[in-house]
Amino acid sequence: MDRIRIVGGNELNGIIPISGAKNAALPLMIASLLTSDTLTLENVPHLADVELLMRILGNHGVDVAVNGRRERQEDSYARTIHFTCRTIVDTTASYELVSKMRASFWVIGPLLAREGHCRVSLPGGCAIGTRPVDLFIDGLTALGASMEIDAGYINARAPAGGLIGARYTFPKVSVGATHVMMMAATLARGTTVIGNAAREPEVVDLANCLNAMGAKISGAGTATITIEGVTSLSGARHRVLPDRIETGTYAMAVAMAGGDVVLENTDVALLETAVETLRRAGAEIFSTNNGMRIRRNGAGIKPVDIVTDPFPGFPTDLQAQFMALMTRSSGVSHVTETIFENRFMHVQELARLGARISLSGQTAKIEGVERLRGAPVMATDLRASVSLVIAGLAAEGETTVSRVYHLDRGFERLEEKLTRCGAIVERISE
Ligand SMILES: CC(=O)N[C@H]1[C@@H](OP(=O)(O)OP(=O)(O)OC[C@H]2O[C@@H](n3ccc(=O)[nH]c3=O)[C@H](O)[C@@H]2O)O[C@H](CO)[C@@H](O)[C@@H]1O
Ligand SMILES: C=C(OP(=O)(O)O)C(=O)O
Repeated sequence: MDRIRIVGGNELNGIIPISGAKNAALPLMIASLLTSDTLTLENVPHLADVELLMRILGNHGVDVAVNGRRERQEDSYARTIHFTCRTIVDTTASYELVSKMRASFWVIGPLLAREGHCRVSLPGGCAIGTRPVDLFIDGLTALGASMEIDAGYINARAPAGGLIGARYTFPKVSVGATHVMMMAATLARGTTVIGNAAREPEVVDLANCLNAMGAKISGAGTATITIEGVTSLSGARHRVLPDRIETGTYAMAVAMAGGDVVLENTDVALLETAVETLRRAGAEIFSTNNGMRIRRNGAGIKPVDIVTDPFPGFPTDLQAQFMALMTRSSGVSHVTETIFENRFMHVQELARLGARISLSGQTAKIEGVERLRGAPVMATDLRASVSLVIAGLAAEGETTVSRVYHLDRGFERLEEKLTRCGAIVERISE
């Protein structure tokens, strides 16, 4: 199993190209199930989750063709991929596959809308919380579907003439359930109005792509999304938006290690709350033509309290990274996680490096320390794993992060991107 070895102490200086967003690419790929034409996605990141979803979609009948040509070879492996689902050959999404990646459960929306029925395994357990699917069930039920749980699977069936547009307000904000409702409603009869919808940029990206495919969606990016159903969707060409979580992660790495880095192919507007928080912590951040520049020279890291929240709040997917940064702050900070009930697995690993963190319910209290010392640590989930890399960059000596497969789900060529900016980070394959 691969490990990442980091020798801390170097500043980061240079340019880091930001990849396409994993959390946009996944629902966009799933949208290809809604049409028999080709959906072409540009700027698709090369990640374990993307590769797995390609296999899963292949089982449903999606033909996947990857362009051999790389865009801007030196900087990015962004790929252009064509997805064509002439016919859906299997409406079952098996436990073996869905349990490996939660987002693959989202095929339930397009399969139900296009075929009128499907059988989809309940998603697997995940280290960050229980992550139920009640909102998906209630939302699709509101569109007229019957949803039955049977032997670990959901059997979903649309009414005879297909799904029917409806008004439905989510009792809680869910990114995944918003994606699924939006996709399902594109092919429903009549108009659907989703209340308390997720406002994440990835929801807007999916809506833009669906509209390019002929859907009639308005309001994405606000809490109320309106979808007028159409009888069919066509193909389209769409560029996956930049990964705001990867952007924020490298910004935090620079804030932690010091230095001056330009993050290319991204947009400050995608992560304003996180940028504002980093500024309060002492980082200087400027918007550039095609991304942002971040630097921290000399001055220390100031303690800042954060509370995670749905967009536009501070993203839960940057919580672990921010906590890593706060371990070196000049005072006491608090990190409150409101989205997932078990997203503090990195705390005990950060403690191995000398961090002083205590937990009380959903709040972590971090007492900044003068120095961290390298140690062997274990990645427990995707964002927790990169928080350990960030801590390792500022720790004295050597840190090795095991279970790197978590990291490979969501960070494209992390070692290379950091090494090119002066860090000592290498993958050890055994
Ligand atoms: C692939 C992808 O895009 N993943 C992101 C997506 O996950 P995901 O879409 O799974 O997260 P949700 O927004 O659905 O989850 C938010 C909260 O709602 C709860 N919930 C969700 C559905 C449901 O039916 N019932 C229910 O109670 C969840 O347990 C969680 O407490 O948004 C999360 C919140 O920004 C991010 O951390 C994930 O990186
Ligand atoms: C939690 C995440 O992903 P997923 O929803 O696929 O588990 C994440 O991207 O941080």
